[in-house]
Amino acid sequence: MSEIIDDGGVASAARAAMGDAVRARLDRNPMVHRIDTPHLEIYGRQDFLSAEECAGLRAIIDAGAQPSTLFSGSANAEYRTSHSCHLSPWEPLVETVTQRICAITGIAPEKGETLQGQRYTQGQEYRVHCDFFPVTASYWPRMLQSGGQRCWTAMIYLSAVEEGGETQFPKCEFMVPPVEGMILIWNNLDRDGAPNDYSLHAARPVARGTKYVVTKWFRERKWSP
Ligand SMILES: O=C(O)CCC(=O)C(=O)O
Ligand SMILES: [Fe+2]
Repeated sequence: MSEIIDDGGVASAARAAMGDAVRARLDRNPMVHRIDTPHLEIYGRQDFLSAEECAGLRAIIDAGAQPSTLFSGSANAEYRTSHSCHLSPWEPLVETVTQRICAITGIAPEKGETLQGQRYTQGQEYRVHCDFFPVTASYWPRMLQSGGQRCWTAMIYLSAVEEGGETQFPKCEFMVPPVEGMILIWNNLDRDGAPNDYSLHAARPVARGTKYVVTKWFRERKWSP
């Protein structure tokens, strides 16, 4: 019998407390900078990974890349045109990077989904979407059982891109150009723990070059796929 209330679309004291803890930790890290935007909690830290670590992850992604799929099920050719790769948590480099992401955010490792790699070649993009789960989505009941709402996203750029490939937050009217080794961390929820529409974002099409990222999504509870 499940004790979990189906509350992923509204304010929640537990999700708000998780936000408070992560914000407090990031705010006191002198290497981390908050991006100055009023409606979204988003932070960056340069040189989170070394050039060697980025190259190592790019090679792993190249070896395992498959056409990206969407949560809605289909491999939608229009919407998310990149290639993705679920990175083995047993790979030593993946394990190290995962531990470091958990350390900088202070989020319990058990809440983190497996690190996912993505590669965008020229013309590829990921159109505007939310990382939190809409509770009206057909997959929400499954997500509720597998750890609940997606709260924080941590994404690391593994390459610079000659042109394009920015991560755009259209409702906040800014975008972040890829910088190799930089981590971007944002809260997909508001201060009350409800989904925040200002967190909507897109990966702008790559105009020249190849973009590589790894993304880690954190759930509100233990992730149990
Ligand atoms: O590649 C990017 O800049 C964004 C990726 C993204 O939105 C995601 O993986 O959820
Ligand atoms: Fe996303």
